[in-house]
Amino acid sequence: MESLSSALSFTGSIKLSHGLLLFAISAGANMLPAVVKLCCGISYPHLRSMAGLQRAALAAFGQEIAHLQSRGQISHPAWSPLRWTRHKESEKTDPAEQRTAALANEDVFYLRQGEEALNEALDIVESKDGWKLEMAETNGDVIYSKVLRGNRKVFRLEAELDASPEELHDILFVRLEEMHEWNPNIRRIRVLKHVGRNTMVTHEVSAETAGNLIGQRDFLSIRHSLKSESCVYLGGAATQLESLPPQQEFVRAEDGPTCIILQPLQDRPDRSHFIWLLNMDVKGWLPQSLVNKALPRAQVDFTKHLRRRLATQNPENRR
Ligand SMILES: CC(C)CCC[C@@H](C)[C@H]1CC[C@H]2[C@@H]3CC=C4C[C@@H](O)CC[C@]4(C)[C@H]3CC[C@]12C
Repeated sequence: MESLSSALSFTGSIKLSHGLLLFAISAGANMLPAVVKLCCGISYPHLRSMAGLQRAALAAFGQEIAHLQSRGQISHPAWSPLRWTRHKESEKTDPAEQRTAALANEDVFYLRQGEEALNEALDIVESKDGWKLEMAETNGDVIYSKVLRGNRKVFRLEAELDASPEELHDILFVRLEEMHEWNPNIRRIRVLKHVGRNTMVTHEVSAETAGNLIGQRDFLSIRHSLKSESCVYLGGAATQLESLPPQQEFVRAEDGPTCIILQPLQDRPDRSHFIWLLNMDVKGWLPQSLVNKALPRAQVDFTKHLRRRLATQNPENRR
């Protein structure tokens, strides 16, 4: 980590909105408390007006970064005032040091991407208007759809599952690589990169037969999980990784921004309300009507296989 005393010498200009005052401050290390206060003063009103979940997300994000910092995995993120140093990253002469700095920035990039994916997906899921009932299954599962700007149709499945949010988090996030064992629509899933405990870059390959007429796809995604009080949120979106560009053998599709919300039932905390936003660009040249039929079908299938997986885990809960 950079040492603070050498770190803090910056010249910034602050333009006061009500006047034409433009002045420069030159802050030495002894002015650190004042600088921190200044930054907090700027951000505090935003924090106050934030919704509960956003605040939890911010706190979790902060913790994640602190966790990585304490393990020496990252230096200060680009937006941190503690990073305004006299020495630019590029001026570092030691190549090993340069490499560590680049890695650190990459981790922060993925952390933020995961966060953003979840927030964007939650905004879509929680939006009030435009939802249309797409299908209602006899077991109570429902799928709503909505057309977003750009003519993208997204699907929101709601179901009740026989497992706590914690158990589902374990199956859907922690043991993601085992998904092909219980879901025949998935050929394989690999975690290519972990960033802290709650964010990862994953590569997913669907089975040849998964989308019926759609054909096999691969996905490269950022996956992020967040726990707040009793709920668990899983977010994801398409991302890039230098070491895994689109492959010849697959059409690379894009999943997200997408999310899953796992919420315990009020009277039965061992059961969960499951909300899944499917927001997928399957790519390739396919009639939109075909895609819009295959996607809700894929959601129904997924839920069916997930239920079977849960039933093998708790045979006494089978209904
Ligand atoms: C319609 C055709 C092209 C695709 C069919 C397979 C679909 C349904 C598969 C392919 C990749 C899969 C996703 C892979 C990874 C995750 C992350 C996990 O935390 C929740 C489930 C979720 C989000 C899967 C949902 C189902 C999924 C989207």
